[in-house]
Amino acid sequence: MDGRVLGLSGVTVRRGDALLLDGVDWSVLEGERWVVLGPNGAGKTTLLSVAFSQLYPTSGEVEILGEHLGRVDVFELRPLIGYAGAAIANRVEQGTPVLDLVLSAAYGYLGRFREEYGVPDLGRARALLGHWGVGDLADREFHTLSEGERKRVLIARALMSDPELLLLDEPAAGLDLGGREDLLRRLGALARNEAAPALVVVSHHVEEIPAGFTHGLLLRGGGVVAAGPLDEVMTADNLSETFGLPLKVERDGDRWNARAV
Ligand SMILES: Nc1ncnc2c1ncn2[C@@H]1O[C@H](COP(=O)(O)OP(=O)(O)OP(=O)(O)O)[C@@H](O)[C@H]1O
Repeated sequence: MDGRVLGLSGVTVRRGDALLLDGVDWSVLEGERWVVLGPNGAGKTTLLSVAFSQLYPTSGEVEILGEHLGRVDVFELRPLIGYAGAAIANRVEQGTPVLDLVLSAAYGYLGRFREEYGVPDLGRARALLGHWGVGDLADREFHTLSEGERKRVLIARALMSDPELLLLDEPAAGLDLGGREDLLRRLGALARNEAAPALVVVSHHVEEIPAGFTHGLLLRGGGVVAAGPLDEVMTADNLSETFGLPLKVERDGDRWNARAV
C-alpha cells in the first residue's frame, strides 16, 4: 500500500450536464488528518462518497487501501472504512436502538439486531459509545437523540470495525457552541492518537478544523483550489478563491478563523 490510504487521480464525476467533480487528484497517507473545505455544492459529499467506495467516478482512478475501485469487492473493502454523515443518519430505520446501530457497523450493514453478537463486540460498542460521551444512550432509539448526540453515536459506529480510514461528513454541523467545542476536542484527541486511522473531515467552516489536523483540501465547483499541509493551504488567497469572497484568515494556536473583509 506504500503508506497511501487513498489515491485519486483525475477523478471526474458527471451527472447529466452537471460536473460534480472535475479532475480531482488527491492522496491521503497513513497518519494524516485532512479537512476538506468548500462552499455548498463544491462536491465535498460527492468526494467522500467516492472515498467510501459508494460512488464510482465517471473517469479517473481511485485507489482505496491499496485496492482499485472497480477491481475490488466493495463489500469486503467497506468494513475497513469508517463513514459517518447525514447519508447514514437518514437511512436509519425508526425504532433502531443506538447499541444495535453501532454493533451493526461491524457487519457492514445498518440497523436492527439481526444476529447473535459476541461479547467482545458488545463490549467494544459500549466502550466506543462511552468514549464519545454517549454511553448512557446505548438503549435509546437513535431518532430520539439530539443532533449532537447523534453525531457522536455515528462516529462511535464508524469506529466500530476498527477502520484504517475514517471519513466524517460535517460532524459539527447543527451543533450548538458547547456541542461543537466538545466534539472538536474529542476529534482533536483522536487526531493526536497515533493509533487512530487516517482521518478525513468535511466542513464548511475553518473554525471547525480540530486541533491536530495536518492537511487541507479546498474544493470549489468540483475542482481542487489547493491541497497540502494546512499551513501552506490556509492562506487568505486560497480561502477567498474557494468561498468566492475576500476573506481574512487567522490562526489562533491550533485553531483557525476566517471573516469577510
Ligand atoms: N444526481 C445529481 N445530479 C445532478 N447534480 C447533482 C447530483 N448530485 C449532486 N449534484 C450537484 O453536485 C454538486 C455537488 O454536490 P455535493 O453534495 O457533493 O456538494 P457539497 O460540497 O457536499 O455541498 P453541501 O456543502 O451543500 O453539502 C451540487 O451542486 C449538487 O447539486
